[in-house]
Amino acid sequence: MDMSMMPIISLRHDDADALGQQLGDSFKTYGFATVVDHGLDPALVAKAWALTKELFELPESEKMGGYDKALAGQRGYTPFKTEIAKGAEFHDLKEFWHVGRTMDPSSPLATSMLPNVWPPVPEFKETFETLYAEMDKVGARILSSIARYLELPADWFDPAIADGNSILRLLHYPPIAGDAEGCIRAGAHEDINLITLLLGAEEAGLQILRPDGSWMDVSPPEGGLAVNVGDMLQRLTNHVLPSTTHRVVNPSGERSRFSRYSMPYFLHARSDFPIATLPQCISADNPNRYPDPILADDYLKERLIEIGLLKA
Ligand SMILES: O=C(O)CCC(=O)C(=O)O
Ligand SMILES: [Fe+2]
Repeated sequence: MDMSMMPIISLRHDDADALGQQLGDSFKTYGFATVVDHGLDPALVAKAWALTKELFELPESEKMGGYDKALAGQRGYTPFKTEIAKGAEFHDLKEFWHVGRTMDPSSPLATSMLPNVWPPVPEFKETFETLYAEMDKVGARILSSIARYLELPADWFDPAIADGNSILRLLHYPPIAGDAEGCIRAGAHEDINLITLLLGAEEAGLQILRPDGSWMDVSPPEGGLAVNVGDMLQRLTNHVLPSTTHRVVNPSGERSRFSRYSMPYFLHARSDFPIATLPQCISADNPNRYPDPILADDYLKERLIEIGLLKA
């Protein structure tokens, strides 16, 4: 596969191995895949967009009701210009709201995850709990395809992601204002988790870094998903599947007067999952880069400190 044209991959496929091959090839080449026929309910997604807009139109004081430094940005509201890409000089031009898993309090993992906080927007909780569950299912299907591609059993990821510490992020990039000097909507970064499922990337701005240093626009068809490999999957696969650097650039002209909204679902492993290099991904040409396994939760904490969301 050359790096000029990312294929559009339909998840409605009779041949699971062929689908695994298509997705795997795209992830291996780009760290990304554009996916359609993912099965998310269009009415649910439309409702989620409407509520996301309603949320960000609330007065700042009401949004701040969902902001708590103790949550380290993992739940509820994170104000404009808080997050900073690793090594970047300026903060991102975005505000966001994080929805986590609603846990059964009796689960042994309940204390490893923070409780959700909800904004004063009617139907928000039900809508996003449902979308979270749907995203989790689509993500599990994609990971099953990845498992096939890696010659693992198709259900290999199931126990690794059951009750995973995943996050649905509702993102708002406001119109570009006078204080945007030097800043970018989302600075170049890699995602921390296993895979990310992103809705909303049809609005221009998302770009991925090619190995030759050039940036490539990624724009799935209307309603499609941009799916990408995160650092945890890159580490698990010993870089066979790369976690590709990406960013969201500022629009110019007419579009700079518009907001951009997107909804990434960061699919995480269970907190107690040991990220240990897959033997299938170790070879003479590609020796084990990570001889020491790390628990998913410890890895996440290391990374949150780096991006300014958690204090060391
Ligand atoms: O908004 C987008 O298109 C991408 C967002 C993203 O990369 C992220 O939040 O990690
Ligand atoms: Fe990202």
